[in-house]
Amino acid sequence: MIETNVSRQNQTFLQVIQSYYQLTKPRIIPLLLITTAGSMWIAAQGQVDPLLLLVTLTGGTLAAASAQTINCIYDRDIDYDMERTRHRPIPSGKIQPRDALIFAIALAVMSFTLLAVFANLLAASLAFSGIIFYVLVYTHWLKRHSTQNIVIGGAAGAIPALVGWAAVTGTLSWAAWLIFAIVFLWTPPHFWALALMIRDDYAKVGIPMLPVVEGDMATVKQIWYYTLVTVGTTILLVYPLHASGFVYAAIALSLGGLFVHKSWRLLHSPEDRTVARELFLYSISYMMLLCLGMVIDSLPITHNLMTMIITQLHFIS
Ligand code: HEM
Ligand SMILES: CC(C)=CCC/C(C)=C/CC/C(C)=C/COP(=O)(O)OP(=O)(O)O
Repeated sequence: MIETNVSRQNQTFLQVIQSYYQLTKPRIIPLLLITTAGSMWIAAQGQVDPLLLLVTLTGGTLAAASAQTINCIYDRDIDYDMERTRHRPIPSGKIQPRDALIFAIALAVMSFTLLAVFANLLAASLAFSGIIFYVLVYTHWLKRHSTQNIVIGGAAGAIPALVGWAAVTGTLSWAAWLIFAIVFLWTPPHFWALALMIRDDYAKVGIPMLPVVEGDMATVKQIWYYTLVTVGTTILLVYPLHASGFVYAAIALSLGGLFVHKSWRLLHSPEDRTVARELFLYSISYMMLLCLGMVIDSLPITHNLMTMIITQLHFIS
């Protein structure tokens, strides 16, 4: 029994609210929403209905919060044993697992209803499948059993991009799957860079993260390969798919160049935790700015501006 009734009884109403908020691992959600938004803007060719945006981001937030809450219930034993996660609401005794489960179910129901009613059934089903995949495939099946846990399980984190596209178009096109692939391929460099830093915590509780089982060198090699493939994949959105244009290409190549550079540095100093930390932090800025690039490129004003510049250049030559 890891919960202490004492800490539950002493909480004020505000502290209880704060504990439920912490249960949803709120710091990760904005980036999930940014990938959803990037996808929505491309799908809507730069003209997203503000109400649909609000509904989709709210539905996505509720789904991600539900998934993270169930993860917190399932992982309460290992969370208690790891320094980094010991203060989460369940292992620290602030919330009972049963109450957390009711909360998670309520969030999932609200997410599905909101998306099904105000977006469409495909978007609602995709968000729901994200919860199921993250809980069953990542948390239950892979996390404690395979070094490939975050590669396959990482697909859950790429589903919000599909939700965004589906909310706008009601279908999934090649471009939607490509944005999914970008987030999917980005996840290993993102997470393994962090896992290099917190390897000992995972080793302590027997979680077979790649650096724990195969060591630093094997991990940085994998990070290097995934970084190269991620950056290469971002360009497919421009060619052959023609879903994004020149502005996005310039942003993706510049950001990608820095991603490759940081990953290269880690490849040559696998034990340097500062370099690993830099890559982890950059991976977050990278995804954020890449999605911003998708949005900027899709805007009608950008199209008009680019057409004007090309016409001028044509005229001069
Ligand atoms: C299976 C895939 C993933 C795993 C295992 C993973 C794991 C982690 C972990 C352990 C942290 C540290 C959080 C903490 O200290 O509590 C973290 C941070 C973060 N992750 Fe991931 N992540 C994954 C995928 C994603 C995805 C898909 C996104 C968004 C697109 C994302 C966005 C972030 C952000 C923004 C942070 C920084 C949060 C902060 O400011 O502390 N992660 N991730
Ligand atoms: C559409 C939808 C519902 C998508 C949800 C996807 C989702 C919740 C992705 C988050 C991925 C993530 C941050 C995992 C943390 O791993 P962990 O929990 O193993 O990390 P820990 O070691 O901090 O517990």
